[in-house]
Amino acid sequence: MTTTSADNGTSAGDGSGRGSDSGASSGGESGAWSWFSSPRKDTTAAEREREPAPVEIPSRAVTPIRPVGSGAVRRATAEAGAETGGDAAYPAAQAEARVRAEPSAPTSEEHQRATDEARPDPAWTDGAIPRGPEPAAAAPPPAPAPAPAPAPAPRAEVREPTSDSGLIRRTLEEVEPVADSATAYFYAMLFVQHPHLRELFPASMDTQRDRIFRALLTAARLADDPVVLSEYLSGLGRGHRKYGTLPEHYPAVGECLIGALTRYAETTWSQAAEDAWVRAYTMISQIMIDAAAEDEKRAPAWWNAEVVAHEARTPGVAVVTVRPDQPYPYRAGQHTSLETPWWPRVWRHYSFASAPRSDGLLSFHVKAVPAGWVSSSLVHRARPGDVVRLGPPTGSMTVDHTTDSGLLCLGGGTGIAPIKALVEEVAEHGRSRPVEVFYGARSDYDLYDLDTMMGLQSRHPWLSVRTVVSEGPARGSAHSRMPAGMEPPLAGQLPDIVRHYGPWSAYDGYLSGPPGMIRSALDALRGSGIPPHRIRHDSLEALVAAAE
Ligand SMILES: NC(=O)C1=CN([C@@H]2O[C@H](COP(=O)(O)OP(=O)(O)OC[C@H]3O[C@@H](n4cnc5c(N)ncnc54)[C@H](O)[C@@H]3O)[C@@H](O)[C@H]2O)C=CC1
Repeated sequence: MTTTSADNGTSAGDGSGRGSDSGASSGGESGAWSWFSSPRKDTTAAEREREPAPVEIPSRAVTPIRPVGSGAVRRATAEAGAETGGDAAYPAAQAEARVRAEPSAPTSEEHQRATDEARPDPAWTDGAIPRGPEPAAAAPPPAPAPAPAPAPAPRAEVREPTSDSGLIRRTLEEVEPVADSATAYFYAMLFVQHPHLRELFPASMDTQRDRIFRALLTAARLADDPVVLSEYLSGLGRGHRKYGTLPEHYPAVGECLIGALTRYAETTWSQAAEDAWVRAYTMISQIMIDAAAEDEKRAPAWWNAEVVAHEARTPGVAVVTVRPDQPYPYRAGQHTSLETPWWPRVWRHYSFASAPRSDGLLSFHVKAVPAGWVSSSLVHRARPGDVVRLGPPTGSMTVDHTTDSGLLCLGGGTGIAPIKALVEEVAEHGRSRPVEVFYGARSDYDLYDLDTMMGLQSRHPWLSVRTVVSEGPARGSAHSRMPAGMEPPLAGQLPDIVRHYGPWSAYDGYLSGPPGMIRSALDALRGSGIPPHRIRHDSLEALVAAAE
């Protein structure tokens, strides 16, 4: 999830993360895979030059997917359906509505009914996707109105891209405006056709729903950078271990994904697009499966960790300290995903609030946000003795010890947690480099970690900590945290204040806090002389998701 600003917030990391050209049809044989590259042999030299360099992917057999959306499969199934006299209309919209209404796994009776309903429609033999009302005979019990499929747009006379990456991007562009409906359709198909997979997902799919599309967009955006894409997918594969994802789950997901794309990328879908997606998905699966298998050799899928301390710093912010049941190696500046016993299969990201400690304890700063189930539970419900689960550490907002540059660190609100960890790591490393911390909050009462930061400043002459409040000081009031005699906080938004203290060209930037702060601080730091590749922060996409 962590990135430098150079890659626009789409990073290698957990959700962070994540054969040959004919791998899809060959079942994932080993060879040099090209990222989204076309298998066609008739590309021109210029086209070949534009293709991304092939990446060596370790070989491991992957079951090829059988795309239910493919014309060929639809035809074959329809013919079989006609032979057996099956009604076979696919009421995806109703299935989707039922999944929305009943988030838990269907009973076996429901499964049977849903599977019956999910048979492809013989009408698809002509390639047309049914849009009108479903036949009454196939209709399930009344359900909320389904999301309508997009009205068929007139087919534009645009030349079809020849590369796989071009075909894939074109599909995603068409689907993006209707991504909600497409992903709802995707999950409906997945749970109706493979009900056993339902238990891998949280009971409420609200925040889960758009993740797959976001991951696809990220992969498509990174398609021209094979190394970063490979890191991203490997991280995704490792991160999926904690969900219980197995290699045999991938073909089911691929089939339903292509089924959803077939329906919602109606204008741009073609045999070539489908072939490109099958190749890309097979390759994505291969990398994720291989990364998970590699990871299995050296790390558990998750760590159990017992809460050993819970300290309320404000009514909405707590410092939670846990003891993992096995050694948990990580670096200051990284983050992990955490699942509480109260919201099974709902994982949220938290940064480590200290550098690795000799006693093996980990701490997190957690702010309860409205509708933030995990955060609210951790702040208001968790107590010593409770056991949470941790995913693997991830992120690259770590200190670069190969340079003597100073560190300019901005921590907004609970974003101060990883900044404190970075300061501790610099201190432990023993080589003094100037570290300038700007710690921002709404009022000085919200500077809940002020004592710790001031303690660090008093011990380390190379460290300077300035406080900034954006909504006015509480100094002098009963809520003030500022000790008598201490400089009052600077007033304003964190990035504006930092800009004012520049130039910062001799520093590397480390940004942690709300997504809006990071965006605006990126501008401020670039304007103050720090090139983008020397500014580190966690993925904006992941931070936006975490704030939801
Ligand atoms: N690794 C990371 O980047 C981490 C990020 N976070 C995120 O930090 C956030 C903390 O939330 P709160 O404590 O409520 O912080 P907050 O909303 O109170 O903001 C703290 C300070 O950041 C600055 N800020 C906020 N929005 C800004 C904007 N749009 N433009 C310029 N400056 C802005 C202001 O100076 C403000 O006082 C959460 O969204 C959390 O997910 C938390 C921990 C680690």
